[in-house]
Amino acid sequence: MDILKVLSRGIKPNIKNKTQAATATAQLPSAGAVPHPQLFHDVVRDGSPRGKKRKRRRDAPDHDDTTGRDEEDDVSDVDYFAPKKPSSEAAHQNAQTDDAAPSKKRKIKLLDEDGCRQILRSHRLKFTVLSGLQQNTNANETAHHGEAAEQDKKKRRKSAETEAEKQPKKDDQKKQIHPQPLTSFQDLRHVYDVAPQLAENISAQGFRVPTEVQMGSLPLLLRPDTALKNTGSTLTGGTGGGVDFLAVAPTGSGKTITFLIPAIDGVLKRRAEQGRESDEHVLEAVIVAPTRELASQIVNEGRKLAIGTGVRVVLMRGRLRLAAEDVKGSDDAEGGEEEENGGEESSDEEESSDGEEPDAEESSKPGGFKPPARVDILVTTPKILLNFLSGGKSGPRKVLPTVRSLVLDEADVLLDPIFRKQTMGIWRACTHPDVSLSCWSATMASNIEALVTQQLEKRSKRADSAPRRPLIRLVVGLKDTAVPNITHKLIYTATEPGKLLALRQLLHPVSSADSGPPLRPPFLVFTQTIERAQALHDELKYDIPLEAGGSARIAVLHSSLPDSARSRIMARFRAGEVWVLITTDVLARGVDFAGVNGVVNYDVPTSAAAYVHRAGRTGRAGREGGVAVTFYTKDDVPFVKSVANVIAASEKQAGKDQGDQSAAVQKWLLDALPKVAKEDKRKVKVRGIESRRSGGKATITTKSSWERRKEHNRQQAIEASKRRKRQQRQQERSGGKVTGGEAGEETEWGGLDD
Ligand SMILES: Nc1ncnc2c1ncn2[C@@H]1O[C@H](COP(=O)(O)OP(=O)(O)OP(=O)(O)O)[C@@H](O)[C@H]1O
Repeated sequence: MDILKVLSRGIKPNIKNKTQAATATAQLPSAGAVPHPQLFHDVVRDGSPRGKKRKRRRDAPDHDDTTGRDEEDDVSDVDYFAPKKPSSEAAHQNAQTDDAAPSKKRKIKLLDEDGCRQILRSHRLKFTVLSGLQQNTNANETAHHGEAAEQDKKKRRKSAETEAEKQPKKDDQKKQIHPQPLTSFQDLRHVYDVAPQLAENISAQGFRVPTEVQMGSLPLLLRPDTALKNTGSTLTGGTGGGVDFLAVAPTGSGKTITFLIPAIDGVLKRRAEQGRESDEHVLEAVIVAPTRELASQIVNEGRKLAIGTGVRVVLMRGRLRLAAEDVKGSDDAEGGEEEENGGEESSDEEESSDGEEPDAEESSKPGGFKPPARVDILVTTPKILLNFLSGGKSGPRKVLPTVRSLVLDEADVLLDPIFRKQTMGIWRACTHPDVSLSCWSATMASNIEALVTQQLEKRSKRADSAPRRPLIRLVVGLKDTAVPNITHKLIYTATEPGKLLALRQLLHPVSSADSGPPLRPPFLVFTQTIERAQALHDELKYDIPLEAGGSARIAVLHSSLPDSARSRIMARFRAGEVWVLITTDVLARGVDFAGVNGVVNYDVPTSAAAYVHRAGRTGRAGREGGVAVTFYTKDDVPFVKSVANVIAASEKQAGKDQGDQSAAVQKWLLDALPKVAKEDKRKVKVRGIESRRSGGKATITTKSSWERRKEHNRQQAIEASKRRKRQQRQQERSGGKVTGGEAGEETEWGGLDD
């Protein structure tokens, strides 16, 4: 009945050093799992709707989606199961192919619209123009019909709004486009003019086949004119200047390199156009992420892609000085886009700049002058950059006029009230008239899309703004569903102690044989609050036997820890030295641990989106075998339906019926769970389950409530006795006169005067 057996399975005793720990990791089941970059590959018949989805047979070549391509570009024969390890061999091979080619650019025939449509459908990629296309039509009409048309337009707008409410689907269909998909990474160089070194760096990472989000986004972001060439779309503001972009794609589907490649490529292209040397650095892209862990990870990924290009990808730090421009005047002069709900600053996901050590180049030089840091691409959490931009206590407010591209990773949380004020502040500071925006997440509520559209409209109304770019949304798969390639489990325990017991039982190999696939380390355990994470850690840490590494095998990470401790724990977890990492939602988003076998929602996630992101820490890059276990108690029953819905949708997407015995959420359960009122949803999202906040049931323990009550009474009695003794001593010291302590206030205050 203990965690030890599972945690010591297959592990040599007395692992003392890193080398041994690394060996241990290599033996973990996750180490052998291979990525399946493409999650979807349905067969699509020409002209017919996609209809019933069928998983593509891996052994059967699928010619449907290669219409018009060279044979060597046919992705259907590519080895999808190639390991992700940096592959110098792959890079070498590509380099050889490229060198052997007589001319650097091969003549590539672009797909016609039908060909694009088929591939996009087969991979469940759906593009919708959210703004741009529609506005273009209206603008032309106004010009042609003058004042009369203006009145007509008002009428039409009104009826269009009513129409849109009635038939949202039909309207959605109208605005769909089918740009060129990226079927091979080689096309990056040959069709989309990506710099050879960048193309080589992608190849060197062992990425062989683009994931769906890469397939859909990269052409549009790199060369929108080429991507839209055969679609017949004419978009407002032209497409040469680029598009604003919203991408909603499953967790672990490779969104990070999808926004990094265009950012690096943009720097290289502009550097070449302006004839700048590679050691001349201009801040051209800002990538915002909600947590320090995610920001550091993006920097690491960016640096790998930028090797040998001279592009500097830098993490924002407390004392980093950027090449910014000072602004005179108040915020209101900036256009007053402040969000009503903005300004809530406390969040477990939030970052602080405290404790940051500056890089050598960030420190003040003797003599007081501090040159701006050499940065091309800045990766930051919102608050730390906003602190710099607001100029501190006395300095002037600053803007970043050279930034051409703003990327919001986990955009839905960055534009949520928790971070909205900070994110909007950064967006406003990117004052270049042609700055592009791209937003990325696995979940994107429609209010976030509406907010982005509205803000873009406001910006375009400013006198100095360039013609408005189109805003295009890409959705991969079903919107807002968890990874379909993992196993979901929803487990009910009536009480808190029962939950702890269930966690231990789940980890035990014998009981887990009855209840489905065992949960094997390494895994993440999510709790609702920092206190609960800490308490669970205290409860579990001595469960691991010394021979298996003892308490060092289990760690806790949350936002109250200093940055240095957080980095250390992350490094140990990545190295396989820590097997069980207890955490809060601070690690729920974006963080990529390729080998995580499981996720335990010890406390139920507070929203459907939170479930998607937490569960998505396993099964990265389409790896199979991941398990997400969610416990719920009596207190959670009123709120668990949203999570159950996501699980049901994920299972459906994976082809599992709700009537299946093996389904985590069966129909009867879905019907039985109470519907959550909108207001309750909002409350739970912000505050979590009330009874789990500090005090009361915040304590995690296996003791029964009777035992806990007895313990509590005993503690109270001890406290009371100590208090009495203290008072007695004080009385003795002052010769019977009460002067201070608990009673002091009474004598000095003297009661009410009125
Ligand atoms: N084309 C590819 N082939 C194989 N693996 C890939 C490919 N592209 C990215 N990966 C790998 O997939 C993993 C997940 O990528 P990434 O962290 O970018 O996912 P994500 O979509 O940002 O997820 P999340 O929504 O959780 O933030 C990473 O380990 C990355 O190296």
